[in-house]
Amino acid sequence: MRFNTQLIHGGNSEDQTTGAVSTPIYRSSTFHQHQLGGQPKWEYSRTGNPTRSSLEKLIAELEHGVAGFAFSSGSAAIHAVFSLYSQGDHFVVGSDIYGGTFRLINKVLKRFGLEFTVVDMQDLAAVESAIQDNTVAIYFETPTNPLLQIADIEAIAKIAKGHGVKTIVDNTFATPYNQQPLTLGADIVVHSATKYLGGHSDVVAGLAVTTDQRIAEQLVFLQNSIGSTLGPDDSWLLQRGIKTLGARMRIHQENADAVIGFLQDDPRISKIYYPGLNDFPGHSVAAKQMRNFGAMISFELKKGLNTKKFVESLQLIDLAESLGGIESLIEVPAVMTHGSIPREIRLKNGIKDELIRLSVGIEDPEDIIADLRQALDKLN
Ligand SMILES: Cc1ncc(COP(=O)(O)O)c(C=O)c1O
Ligand SMILES: N[C@@H](CCSC[C@H](N)C(=O)O)C(=O)O
Repeated sequence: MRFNTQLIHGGNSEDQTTGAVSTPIYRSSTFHQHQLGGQPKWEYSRTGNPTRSSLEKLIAELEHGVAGFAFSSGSAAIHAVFSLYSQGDHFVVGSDIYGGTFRLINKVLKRFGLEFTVVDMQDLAAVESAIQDNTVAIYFETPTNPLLQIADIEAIAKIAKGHGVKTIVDNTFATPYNQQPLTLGADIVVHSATKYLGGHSDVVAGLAVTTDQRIAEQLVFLQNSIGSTLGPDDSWLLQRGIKTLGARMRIHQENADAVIGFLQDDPRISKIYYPGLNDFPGHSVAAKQMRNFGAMISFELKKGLNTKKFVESLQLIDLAESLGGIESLIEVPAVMTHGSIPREIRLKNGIKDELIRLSVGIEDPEDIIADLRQALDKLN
């Protein structure tokens, strides 16, 4: 099956009992067991639920892994993956990451004895030299949130393999439509499925997929033991959202291309962060490893223009955290999504106070652009 067909027909898309073409929502916490001490396929919904299982099978297929796991949020998925490791284990981690992942690493995982070295993932020599005797994995996003930096997945996975360490990629911004890290050598992929996979800003969910059978077995155990699993209703909603991922991504892309054209031509925009731009540092790597460049754009206004007034003047585009939904969303990372990163670290990593991040939705592009233009006009 090709990718877009798989989106629709993957997982257990047809119910074997009734023939229902949409996976039923098995809203049951427990399942009848026919004999004492047998090995029932379904026993308790934290351990396994048929609706969740359909979604997990689907994401494993889409990302080309051996098994998929659904969690109650992207952060829960990331936490479960780090729970594969133990006190004293060391990670090389990308310098530009989602603020909540920074918080998880610094305020939670470090307390449990995991160790981290932060590295600019665009610098392959720096990645390799950060690997220590106790390094177990390299963790990064590409494109990154919010600077859209690009890491060369294949090259990093090769370095990692050479040192016997695992590669873990947060594929939230790209989605498997644009990029499939496991086919480039990564061992584990994580997603905030809250974003493009769900696609409608109506579900909070996380996914993890691995190519490694041993890690898969450990994740089965950890998912059940930690218990941050995705419920059947949200599993259904997410699988429903995934069915239209290809269609949505095509429109997101068309709109992003139009918005980029507008931003490039407007003298009030001083800098654009977008991997599709020829002069963007990660452009050639992105062109090599991604189908297309996606619909996340960050930018800065010309010095002296008021960022707060601009984002508050928008009428169609929502000032809101999150991304990847059908509606365009805008935010200021320093204040919103990356507010949990101390200012000096944030600035060192390149996230200026005035950086604006736009998630281009699938509205008519003329309306998105008209809204941006009228808000910019209010600044003069
Ligand atoms: C790149 C990235 N990874 C992980 C997360 C965490 O996902 P969630 O909000 O679903 O917990 C987010 C956003 O929250 C994100 O942007
Ligand atoms: N206030 C939340 C931040 C949610 S950010 C959601 C998403 N990852 C994004 O980048 O927009 C928190 O503190 O966790």
